[in-house]
Amino acid sequence: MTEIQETHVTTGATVWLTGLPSAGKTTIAYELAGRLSAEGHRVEVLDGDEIREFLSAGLGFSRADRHTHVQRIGFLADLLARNGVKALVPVIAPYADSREAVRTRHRVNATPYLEVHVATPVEVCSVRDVKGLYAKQAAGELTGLTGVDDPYEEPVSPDLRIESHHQTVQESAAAVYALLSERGLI
Ligand SMILES: Nc1ncnc2c1ncn2[C@@H]1O[C@H](COP(=O)(O)OS(=O)(=O)O)[C@@H](OP(=O)(O)O)[C@H]1O
Ligand SMILES: Nc1ncnc2c1ncn2[C@@H]1O[C@H](COP(=O)(O)OP(=O)(O)O)[C@@H](O)[C@H]1O
Repeated sequence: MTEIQETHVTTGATVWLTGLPSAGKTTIAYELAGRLSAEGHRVEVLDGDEIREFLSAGLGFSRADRHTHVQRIGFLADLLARNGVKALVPVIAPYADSREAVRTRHRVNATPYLEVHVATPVEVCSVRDVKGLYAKQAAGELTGLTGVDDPYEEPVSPDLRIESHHQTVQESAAAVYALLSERGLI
């Protein structure tokens, strides 16, 4: 008699965390990743900074380069998510059409996709200024900073909006966790 071995296929999903520099995207992604992997889920964080070192090396912050960068990450996230990984993507993705193209890629492949807007106001982000970019822009050492002198097109209907300025990191990560749970993805 042939034995059929049961394989457990976990549900993958892409969770795209969009928002301004210093909004809290990366912090929330790693907090959530820790919780999910402790529970045995397969998780990858696709950080914009890291992707820019290799896969998007040579790309800058023009509209065209940001679009290319976001599409590459969207391709990679979809690939991972289709194979059972929770792909957490803390990437600014400032343009609505770029984000929509990523959503469409996922829809076509029937890959679960959640858009989370980390909606920290620019006034709060510029005080946090984790990487000193807001100070550099104010000092005239940098131009084209998202949300200051470069566009950020706010998501109109994200799956979740997070007000990180009114929450702890744990509360923000728990809100994304709850969304995954509501959608039957964990
Ligand atoms: N001009 C300008 N505008 C916005 N952000 C800038 C810029 N120059 C450098 N950085 C830093 O680059 C980090 C990665 O950006 P992303 O790849 O997420 O951006 S994008 O989607 O291509 O717009 C981004 O990381 P986060 O701060 O984590 O958002 C910024 O710190
Ligand atoms: N509820 C929250 N969620 C995420 N980050 C928060 C929150 N409250 C305060 N912070 C702080 O805001 C900063 C966000 O930085 P970071 O995650 O690097 O932002 P981004 O990746 O969006 O540029 C961190 O210093 C983090 O500790």
